[in-house]
Amino acid sequence: MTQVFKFGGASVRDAEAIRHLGHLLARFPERPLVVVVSAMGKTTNALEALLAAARSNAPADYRDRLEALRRDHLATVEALFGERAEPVARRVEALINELDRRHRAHAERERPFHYDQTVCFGELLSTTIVAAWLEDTGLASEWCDARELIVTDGDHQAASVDWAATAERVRSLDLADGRLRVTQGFIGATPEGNSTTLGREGSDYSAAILAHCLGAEAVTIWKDVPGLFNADPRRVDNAVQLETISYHEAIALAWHGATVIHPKTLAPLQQRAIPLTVRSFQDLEAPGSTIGEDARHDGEVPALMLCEEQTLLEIRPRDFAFMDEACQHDILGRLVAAGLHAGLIDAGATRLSLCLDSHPARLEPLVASLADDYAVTRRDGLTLVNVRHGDDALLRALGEGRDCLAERRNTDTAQRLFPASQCPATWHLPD
Ligand SMILES: Nc1ncnc2c1ncn2[C@@H]1O[C@H](COP(=O)(O)OP(=O)(O)O)[C@@H](O)[C@H]1O
Ligand SMILES: N[C@@H](CC(=O)OP(=O)(O)O)C(=O)O
Repeated sequence: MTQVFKFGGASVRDAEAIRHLGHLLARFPERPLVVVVSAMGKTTNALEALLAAARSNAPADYRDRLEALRRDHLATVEALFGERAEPVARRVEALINELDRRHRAHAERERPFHYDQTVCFGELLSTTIVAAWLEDTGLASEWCDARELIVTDGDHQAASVDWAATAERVRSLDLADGRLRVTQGFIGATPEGNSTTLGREGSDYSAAILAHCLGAEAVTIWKDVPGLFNADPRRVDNAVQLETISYHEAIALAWHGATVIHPKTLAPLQQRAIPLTVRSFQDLEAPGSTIGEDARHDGEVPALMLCEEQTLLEIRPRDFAFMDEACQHDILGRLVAAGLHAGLIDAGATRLSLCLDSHPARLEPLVASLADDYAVTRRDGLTLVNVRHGDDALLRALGEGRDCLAERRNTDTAQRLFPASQCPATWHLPD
């Protein structure tokens, strides 16, 4: 039965990483296998900066950034293929030239559309190089354009999948020839053929979409950590790996800020009972963490999720009216229209508090719109701490010596908002 593997930017960041990817895949001879790949390293950020240069009318900056993208990708091709580089280098050159052409063609369009026509090239470039490298190493591979598989609406930068149309396209893939398929994460296209993106870090979700439509046996997401932990192991010095957890628990962890998995990834897998394993691409012997139907180990240890660079908005009706449902509906409607997610929402009699990512391009218009009709106070530079399955003692210990600016708690999740200046660089989960 079909397997889907997903490799993120870190696992294809340079020639050495791509070579390692080839060795890894050579250990998995079973077919069918669909391999979903993100853009190399931080290419998506570089493409966002390219777009910003173009849209702020900085042609020299734009040109420098385009040439840096060309140089970096060609250097990878050169390092991988050496004397055999020419045909792949030509394809990379063609993609960079196409990126330049497309960008110019769409420069007058609204930003989200322009964004998607530009930023999709990160994944097109990485998969072109990876597919060619795998073929070169003797692994029969075929490059597939995800824009011909994943059909979405035209909500650019946050496109929604048309599941029926996508399933039909994916079903038409003939995977029986024993060739591995390499395709892009993060991107899709409208029925008219315009490129779309699924939201930043959306390649995990792409793997889940394809697995769902293929009725795959399993999905493996290869990461730079051994698995899913009860806290980010880079930020919490005593984080422990969760070997088995349920879809439901993993969805909650991802929703509350476990950035190791894109939050949308799990629902399409849960619907088809397809297990997801998070494994280390560095340590191939490590068993990883499996997310599936087995809920026996959920909540055995408390989990801590940190959301940084947060802003707290406290919104009050100017006439001291109640923060009733109509008011909340109005405010949350504006939040949705701004494309923002509130990690914490708390209503009082005459106040609604929202804790949001401090994403200036989206936050500023929202604050301006709210300030037209409400009294708004704002505080930046905050850290939201989300705890699952924590008891009173743990919550008290986590809050010690810090001002709690907002909080919420239900049966399994507690949230506390602290000034980032009072938070440590490395956290420790109290015993
Ligand atoms: N609960 C968690 N368990 C494991 N890793 C986590 C967790 N929360 C955050 N992370 C972070 O997620 C990172 C891997 O995700 P990401 O960088 O998005 O991978 P990729 O770009 O390869 O998809 C790890 O390096 C780790 O710092
Ligand atoms: N390249 C896209 C999509 C993605 O998911 O990347 P990664 O798998 O490296 O997080 C991004 O950076 O947003």
